[in-house]
Amino acid sequence: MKDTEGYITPDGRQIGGVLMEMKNITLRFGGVVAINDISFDVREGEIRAIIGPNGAGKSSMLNIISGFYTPSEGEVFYKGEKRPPMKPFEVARMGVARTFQNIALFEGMTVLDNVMTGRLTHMNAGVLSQALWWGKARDEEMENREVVEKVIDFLEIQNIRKTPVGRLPYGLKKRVELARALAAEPSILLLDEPMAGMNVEEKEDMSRFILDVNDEFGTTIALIEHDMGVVMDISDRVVVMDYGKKIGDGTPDEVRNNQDVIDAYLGVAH
Ligand SMILES: Nc1ncnc2c1ncn2[C@@H]1O[C@H](COP(=O)(O)OP(=O)(O)OP(=O)(O)O)[C@@H](O)[C@H]1O
Repeated sequence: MKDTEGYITPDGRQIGGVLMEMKNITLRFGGVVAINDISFDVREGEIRAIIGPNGAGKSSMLNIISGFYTPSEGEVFYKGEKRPPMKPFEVARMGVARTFQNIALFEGMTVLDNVMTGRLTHMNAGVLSQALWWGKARDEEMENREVVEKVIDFLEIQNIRKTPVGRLPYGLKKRVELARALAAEPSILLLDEPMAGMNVEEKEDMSRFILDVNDEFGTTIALIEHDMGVVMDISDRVVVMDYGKKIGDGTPDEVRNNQDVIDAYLGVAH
């Protein structure tokens, strides 16, 4: 498949060309090789999962995509251009939003205010322009509110919009975090173990929301997940990592039948 070509998923969705490409990525922490020469791409409109057992290097990979780590070797291409080393907020401004495994919300603030913080990367009117040019700041505020309200409706959290996040159960906090990331209107949404710590019902809800977000907004989604089962149903293509190496890459069916992947999950000795 060429970079500019897409494909049609079994459920009939059109996937586009390459949006993000990781090329020969290696990441070392002193003597530890967390990621060892891994390449893969994420295509426009795709739900792409990175899975692997504990310590496989998934979080490290997500942190490279989000700009938190700079690879020791290799390159990241985004929208066809090589991305220079950047700070996470610069990467966010380029349209990359993320959620965190250990929910990173402001517990004392309401759901609405938390979701509003997702708009920060879109706020351009500084204090001076707010003082001198009312119109621009006001238009911006209106637009931000509009996006936020749409996301809140979409994720069905209207009834808790004034509730402080600290009072919510775990599954709902995760949904608020998803709402905040979505409020940034990202080109690519990174989800860090979105189902971790959830019960079966919460996992089903989260799966449905991930699918709906992709379907409704056409958002490209890359997620990492420890548990192989939960992502297989919702992902278009899956990268499998083990001990820092890529051991599989393909559709859920291809990956499920890959002997190296089966061995890694069963803990066969290396
Ligand atoms: N900041 C760090 N300093 C040193 N070693 C690290 C650091 N972060 C990760 N590692 C090591 O790199 C390897 C990959 O870790 P990483 O957290 O990326 O794996 P993971 O697949 O996300 O694991 P988990 O499912 O347990 O979260 C591990 O051996 C880990 O100990």
